Amino acid sequence: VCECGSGRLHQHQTQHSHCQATADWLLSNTQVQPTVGIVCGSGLGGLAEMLKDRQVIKYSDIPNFPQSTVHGHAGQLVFGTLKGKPCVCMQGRFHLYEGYSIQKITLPMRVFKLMGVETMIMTNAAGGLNQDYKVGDVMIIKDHINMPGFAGVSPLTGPNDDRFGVRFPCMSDAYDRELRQLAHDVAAELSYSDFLQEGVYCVLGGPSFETIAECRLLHKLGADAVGMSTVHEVIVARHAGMRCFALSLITNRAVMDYDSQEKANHEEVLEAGRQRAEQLEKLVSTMVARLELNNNNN
Ligand SMILES: O=P(O)(O)O[C@H]1O[C@H](CO)[C@@H](O)[C@H]1O
Ligand SMILES: Nc1nc2[nH]cnc2c(=O)[nH]1
Repeated sequence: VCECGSGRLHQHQTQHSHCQATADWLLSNTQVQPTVGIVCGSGLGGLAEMLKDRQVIKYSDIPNFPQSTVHGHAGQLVFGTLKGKPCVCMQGRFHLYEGYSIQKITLPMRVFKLMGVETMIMTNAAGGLNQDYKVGDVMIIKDHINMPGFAGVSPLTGPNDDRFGVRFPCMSDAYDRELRQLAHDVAAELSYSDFLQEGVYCVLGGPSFETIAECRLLHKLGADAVGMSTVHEVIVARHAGMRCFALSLITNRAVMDYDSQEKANHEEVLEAGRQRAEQLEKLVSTMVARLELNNNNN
């Protein structure tokens, strides 16, 4: 129950004192002080298995943390080092459609910030709207369309806490240019360029997949991929001054044609993740190995 005195559970639960309490609890329960945070998308939790000297903490044991409810999201934090860099990995993220408030699903970003994380790397599974994209392509997110934001649904709604960031944060530089260039360079070295794309990710509330008319609309609006996550995390992470880099694995092609027999489904999403997991993990871990810490991008 919230300390605001209303006797209810609500957004104040993500205020500074709660985030600080969770960060302090985590720091006292792990040997790792992470500077890099990673969020694993649907079926992409294997990234967390790459960490060395792993220490796993279940979400159910963490004060103030929500629980994972989606198949393909294990529901635990994994601490350890990746290529020598201290990391925390969310093996399981939270989505609006799970019924949590938008503030609650983004609480881990603020907790990570308070633990000392400077760089966030998010991954997700997404439907390809761009007609040049194939299943298995990996899209560097260069920008987003926050569809729930158009309707006033933002994780920053409510009183602004200046300790985290400013009232009106800029989003034109949300996806770090240097990290995107690094991804291109690493992908070229690994001979991954033929399945690497760069584009715009659009977030919707879900959990239903899009209708054909919706896919056509989103494509016309300039979106290359569509999903139900990541953007809210990026908004809160950028508000708090963390550098962000995000990748979408194109797990299915959005259905744009009334003659098509294709139907989006979560099993196909998880299967596409299995097919490309190893390369995606290699791409991210090689990038992390080359990360310059010291964030000058606040
Ligand atoms: O964005 P992630 O967590 O990868 O999950 C994606 O996959 C699920 C649909 O299959 C949705 O939750 C969508 O957002
Ligand atoms: N909204 C949405 N999310 C996805 N996640 C994986 N594929 C899709 C998709 O086609 N649409």
